[in-house]
Formats: sequence, structure tokens, C-alpha cells
Amino acid sequence: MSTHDHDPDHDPEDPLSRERAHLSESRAALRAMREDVENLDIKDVTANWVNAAVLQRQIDDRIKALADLSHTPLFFGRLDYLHAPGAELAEGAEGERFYIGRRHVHDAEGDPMVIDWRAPVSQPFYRASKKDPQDIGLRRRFGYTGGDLTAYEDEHLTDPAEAATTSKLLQAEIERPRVGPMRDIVATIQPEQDEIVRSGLGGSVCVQGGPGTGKTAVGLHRVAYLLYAHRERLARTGTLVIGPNASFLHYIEQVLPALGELEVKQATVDDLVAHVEVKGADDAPAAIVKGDARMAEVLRRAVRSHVTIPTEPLVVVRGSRRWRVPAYELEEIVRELQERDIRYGAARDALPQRIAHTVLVRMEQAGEAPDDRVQDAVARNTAVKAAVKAIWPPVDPAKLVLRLLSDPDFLAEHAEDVLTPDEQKTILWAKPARSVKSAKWSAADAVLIDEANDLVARTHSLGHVVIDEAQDLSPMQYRAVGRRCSTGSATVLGDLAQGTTPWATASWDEALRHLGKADAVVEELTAGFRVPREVIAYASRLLPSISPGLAPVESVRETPGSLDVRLSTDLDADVIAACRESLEHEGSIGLIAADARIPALAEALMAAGLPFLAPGEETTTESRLTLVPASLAKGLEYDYVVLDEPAAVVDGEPDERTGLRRLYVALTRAVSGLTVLHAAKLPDQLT
Ligand SMILES: Nc1ncnc2c1ncn2[C@@H]1O[C@H](COP(=O)(O)OP(=O)(O)OP(=O)(O)O)[C@@H](O)[C@H]1O
Repeated sequence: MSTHDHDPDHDPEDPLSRERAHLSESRAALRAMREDVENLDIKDVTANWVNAAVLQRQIDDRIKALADLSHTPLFFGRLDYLHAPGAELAEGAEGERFYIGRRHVHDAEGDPMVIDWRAPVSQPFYRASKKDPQDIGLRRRFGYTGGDLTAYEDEHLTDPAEAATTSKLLQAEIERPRVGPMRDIVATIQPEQDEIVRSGLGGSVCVQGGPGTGKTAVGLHRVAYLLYAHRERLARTGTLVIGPNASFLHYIEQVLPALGELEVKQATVDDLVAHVEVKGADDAPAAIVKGDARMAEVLRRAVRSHVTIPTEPLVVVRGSRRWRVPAYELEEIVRELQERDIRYGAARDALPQRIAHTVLVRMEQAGEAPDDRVQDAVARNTAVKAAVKAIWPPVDPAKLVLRLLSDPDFLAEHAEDVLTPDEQKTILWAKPARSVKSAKWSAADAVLIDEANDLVARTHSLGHVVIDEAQDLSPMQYRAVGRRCSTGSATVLGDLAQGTTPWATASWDEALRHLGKADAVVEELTAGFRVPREVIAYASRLLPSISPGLAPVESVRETPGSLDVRLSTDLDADVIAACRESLEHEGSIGLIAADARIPALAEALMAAGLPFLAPGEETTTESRLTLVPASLAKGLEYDYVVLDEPAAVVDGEPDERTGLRRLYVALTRAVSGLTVLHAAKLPDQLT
């Protein structure tokens, strides 16, 4: 591989000059594409204002997607094929040379200037190697400074004499200082990441990977890829990215728009199940039982218990005639509906028609010739309606859960042999709630209501769902997410070692069963792109205690002197000093501390005149310091991290293993440097 930097003398024969010329031509072509859309006159197409509004929105989105962002290079790579790969591999692609970028750009004749990174013809940019050149003679990577193309790097994959080296441009991209929200990695997706990104829409994928292995990045790029490869289907069915909390979602929200995808929804699991206002919290034992998959069976039984097998005949009066359906026939109808695999509500909707059908059969036997309208009229008959209400009454999911948590006998009846008497006691409210409105619902209760909801009426399924930090979901939460992709597929991202809930995932196989995706492929990512080698080695000392089976992350970053562990006699003052030191470097700074330490540290920072942000607030070049409670650090990263009192982070959790896992998360947020300050003794597992 050879790297070439910008030659200031403009030589038209110089490859860099030629590449820059292609860049300006491509930008001009993109501008022309945008102008074409801007000049569209929709008055000619439709006079209907509703259609016009819809069309205008589509046009506005398209204009947005065609924007030429000065800080994102239009192309970042070039592939020279040995043989023309054929037009079926890329929109209108012909010839052997392709520039790879974030989006497709074509010239006035429709010939491609830049090929979308997701097109099949672009794939060798990420996957080809000396071992498997995939018909690529030259792979060129471009380096940019500001918006300018200033360097390129060549690999001649079929040249046996050329030594394989690591890419300097990749190294520079990984080591660049972080400011602001998460960015896309489209120019430097690694082969093992690309395999996950491009895996098909039909199958679900689960990615286990240590801190900084790119799980979040891979999940987001997979959505972008799937939207490209299955645009129409996913536009119809929808896509969703699920993250642990609002600040995390805020951190990642710009990645997909930067890749031209504006339609992907984002939510936390709590958002998905927000049927009631969450005003209360469970203690851990109650939350564990409520999150246990056995609760699904309790709810199923409780919902079904509303059906009463009829013992009285039904009499329908029409005109001068009375039609009698005996109890045993009603019972047959009810039993048949119970045995079918349909929701409680759907069966309830079907029941009046079934009864009416039986009445119609009677009419026909008596020589009448009733039609469909008669059947509908019978189904709406007051006697039939009353019977349906008695046999199959409506169920309000929230009221049902309220009763289960308030009424010991009702719970015992449906939890028999499913929950132990002690477990039942654990989840019963000390003070029964009066109404759905006044109840102090917890987050776990809302998930139970969601399950009950689905027993009554099927939850709408999307085409693809990505779940990040999945290791923290309870079995009941996995079920709630699984319902939302029951007819689609899922990408499950997580790290067993970072599970910090009392119900944290212990095995992916089990989690995937709860999700309803037992056939998902589990992939492992082991190369770390965030945390410097020395820091990850330090954090990995905790692995034997927190997740014995897992191998430590192999960092691709070598930043010597990136770890500094200091004993302090005046913690607050030393923390402030360490923040000031970190602020001398470029990039973002995170001060991470046990949640209980946050108020004291906030005060110390204010007293020292150091302005700071809360997680989720965007760091800028002016405001670069964020004060991060350990409980919100997951998934985030900062250039420099100052970690306050590890022992307090561990002690902030109900048990030691969870505490050490929380510490592991806090220790693995740094991109360039980590300073650990402690006045108390460090946890034994670290030393
Ligand atoms: N191929 C890549 N090229 C450049 N940067 C990368 C690559 N893969 C990942 N990164 C960067 O590494 C950092 C960590 O990635 P990401 O947040 O996706 O990791 P993660 O596995 O989700 O971490 P965590 O377990 O801590 O949540 C991000 O800044 C991301 O942009």
C-alpha cells in the first residue's frame, strides 16, 4: 500500500489533481440533480391539494437528501475492476472504474459519477483482500482535510510484490478527536462489520461485542443498507431503532440522516409500551418477577378466564318467529374459538357472526332463504349482543393488570403452578390501586400491560427492528420488542459483560427465544475501535468477575500514555484539576462518576467556573465537558474521560457483580485518554 499526500503544484497529470477534478465534476453533477428536483413543477402533475402536499413533502425530502454537505466527502473510495462487472450490480454502472460515496450521483447523460456504498458493485471496497481480490486491480482510499481532497492511498490487490500494511487513513479516522454526536463510519467499515451490515433482510442477526467494537455503528449502517436493498418493502412496513435512553438516542440520531435515511423511527423500550403514565418504581425483586417470561402465561390465563361457557340457550326473536340456539351448540362455538390461534379480541369480534350463522342454519332448515344481510342483522340483535357480552366480555388490558397486582385471589388463581406464593407476594402492591389513572405504574407494569394488550389485539409488526444495548432487557421486554417485528426481522446488539439490570441477559440463545427469533445468527465482533489498548487491558481485568466466558477486546488503537490512575487526598480538587488538564486537549471530555456523586461534583465544577453539559446535550468546540452519571454512560464516548472514585461506582449498585459491570462500562468510554482518580481503595479486581 502506498499513501500520497497533496502536492501543492497543480499538475493536471498528477493523480491527485485528476481525482480532485472528478470531485468537482461530481459536485456539479449533484448540484444539477438537486436543481432538477427544485425546478419540478407539481402543478402539472396534480391539481388535488392533498396529493400536492404529499408530493411536495417527498420533493423536499429528496432535496434534503441531495444536499452536498461540505464536511462530508462526496466519495471516499475508488475501485478499479479488472473486468467490467456488469450493469446489474449498480444503477447504470458501466466500465471498470467506480467512485464509492454516500449516495449515487450521475451526470446529465445518466452515467454514474459516484456509486452508493450500498450497491453490490461497492462491496469489494469493504471486503476484497489480497487473499480474495474479488476482481479488483486497485482499491484507492481518499483522505480529506476540511472539505478538500488531500490524500489517497492505493492497494494493488493482485500485485504479489506489494506488502499488506494497515491503512493510515483508517488509523487517522479511528484516532480523530470526537466532538458532537456520533458519526457514520461508511468510509471505513471493516470486513467483519460489513458482513453483518449486508446480511439479508430475511434473517435476524445478534451481535455480541465488547465496548467500542462498533455494534451501534454496524446496527445503524445495517438499517441504511436494508433500506437501500429493500426500499419499497421497508417503506411500507417501517423500521425502528431501539436504544436504552433518550440521551443515547440523541447521540446516535444524526447517523442515519447523514446516510440519506430520514424515515427511521427511534424509541426506547419504555416509549414502545407507554400505555400508562409511569409514576412508580419497583424494587429489584418485584421487577425481576414482573420481567420474567412466566408472567406471559399468567396474563394469558387471566385474559382467557374472562370467557364464560354458556349454560343457557339463546333465543332470537325476528318478526313473529323465535329461533333457539341450545346451550351445547353455543358451547361448541366458544370452544372452537378458544382453540383457534387468534387474539381474544378477534375471537370476540367473530362470536356474534358465528352465533348468527347457527341461527341462519336453523332458518334454512325451516324453509327460509335468508341472505348475508339477515346474518348481519342477527349478529346485531340485542339478544345476541347480550349473550356475547356475557360469554366473551371486553377486556381492558390495564384494568386486568391492575387487578392482578391488587387482588391476591385473582393473582393466585392465574399464577397457580406458574409463580410461587412468595413470588406472588413480591409483585402484589402493598396498597391496591383504585383506578388505572391513579395507580403508581412502574416501567415493568407498562410492559405487562403491553403483553395483555397483545393478547387482546395483535401488535402491529414492522419490517425491521434494531435493538441496541439489548443485554439490559428483561424477558418480558424482549417479548414486547419481538411483537414489533413478529413478521419482520431484527438486529440485536449487545455485550453480556455490560449488563447492569438485575435481569440482564445471561445467554443470547435464551434472549433470542424470548424475542421470537431463535433462528437468529449470533456473530461476535472482537476488534475495538474506541478504547486505547492500555485502557481496555485495564478494564478487562474485570472480565473474569463479570462475564467469565468473554474474551477481551483487541484494540486497534495504540495510544501510549493513555491511562493514568491516581491516588488522591483531595478528590474534588483533583477531579477539577484533571478536567482542566483534559480540556487542554482537543475533543470532548466526560467526567464520569457514581450517580450519588453527581450533585457534589456539579457544585465543585460550578465553584471552579467550569461550565458543563448533561449527557445528551451536544458537545461543541466551545462546550466540551459533560458530567455523566455512571448510570447514563452506556453507549456514549468521550475523547478524554476522568473517572471519579471507582469504588463509589461499584457501591452504587445493589450487588458487586452489577457494580463491577457498571465500572467496566465507565472505564471503556475513552477514545484518547482515561484518568482514574480515587481516594478510597480501588476494587480488588482492578489491582
Ligand atoms: N470501522 C470503523 N471505522 C472507524 N470507526 C469505527 C469503526 N467501527 C467503529 N468505529 C468507531 O468506534 C466507536 C465505537 O463504536 P460503537 O459505539 O458503535 O461501539 P459499540 O460496540 O456500540 O460500543 P459500546 O459497547 O460501548 O456501546 C465509534 O466512535 C465508532 O464510530
